[in-house]
Amino acid sequence: MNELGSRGVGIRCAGVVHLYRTFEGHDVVALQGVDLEIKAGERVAFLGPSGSGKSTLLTLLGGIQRPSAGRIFLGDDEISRMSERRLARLRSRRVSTMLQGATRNLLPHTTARLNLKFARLGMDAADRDHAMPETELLSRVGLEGQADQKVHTMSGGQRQRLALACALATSPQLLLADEPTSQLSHGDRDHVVGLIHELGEDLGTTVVVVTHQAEVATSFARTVTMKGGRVGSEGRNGSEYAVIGNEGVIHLPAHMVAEWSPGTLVRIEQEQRRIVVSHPGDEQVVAHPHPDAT
Ligand SMILES: Nc1ncnc2c1ncn2[C@@H]1O[C@H](COP(=O)(O)OP(=O)(O)OP(=O)(O)O)[C@@H](O)[C@H]1O
Repeated sequence: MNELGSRGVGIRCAGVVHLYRTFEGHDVVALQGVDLEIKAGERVAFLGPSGSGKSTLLTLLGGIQRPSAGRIFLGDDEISRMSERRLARLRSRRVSTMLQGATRNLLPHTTARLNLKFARLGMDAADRDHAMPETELLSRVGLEGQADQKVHTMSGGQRQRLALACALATSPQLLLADEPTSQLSHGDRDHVVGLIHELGEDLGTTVVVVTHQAEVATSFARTVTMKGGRVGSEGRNGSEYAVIGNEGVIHLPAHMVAEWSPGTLVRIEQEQRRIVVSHPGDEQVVAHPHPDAT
């Protein structure tokens, strides 16, 4: 636990599947077997093309929806099997989700300070006493002068910084943010991303951010790229790695898929701590060192 009394929580997804039933009665498969582990206190960016399942996975981690199949654990608690009552407690105390668009997370016709008070309504009095004071929280996000300003009169960057303060007001174990910088200027984007890292580090919170922006993704030491409802690849400190899934399936990186059409024969060999994928036709050899290899 860190000095402010908060502690991140580890996440484990095993075979997570999610279907949506459309009005016409068809099933849309949004997630088709997500296996993923995130360590307590880790900060991760989810990337991937539109429709690959990023937002769906975020809502499942936040206990907003329950998966159709598979298991999701936050620490030792299996949230995929929690009662609605326990999920509601989880959402008001342990996990904060910033939905896409700052105003969806705020009460626009009230002040910044009242928004913070509202965010803390679900907390026990004892927890509230231990949480960061409102004035300090506002100052940490650069809004010390806006405490009594109404949200609808604030700029986009100010609103998003307030939304972040509200999300962290409960000292959550897990912060989930869907495209938190998508409608901001470059300056505001960098400010918000910097605050997510700084406050996440100070509070010890586990952080998952969905983003389409390369500038945001590169600020995260770990990226998870979704592809067709699964984890397609992972990035560690700027290097991209394929992920071996259940039953040994490997999704090849996009640039190789583009070069090698379906049906191409490849040879896969293990060479010390490297997996070598070679194409016998043109002697092309691509090697991926194991992320943990020194
Ligand atoms: N409420 C819904 N009803 C039906 N289908 C849905 C619903 N929400 C999402 N989907 C479908 O589920 C799939 C995954 O959607 P999701 O929004 O999770 O992807 P995403 O990677 O976050 O996309 P984007 O980057 O565009 O936000 C898509 O095919 C989408 O059309």
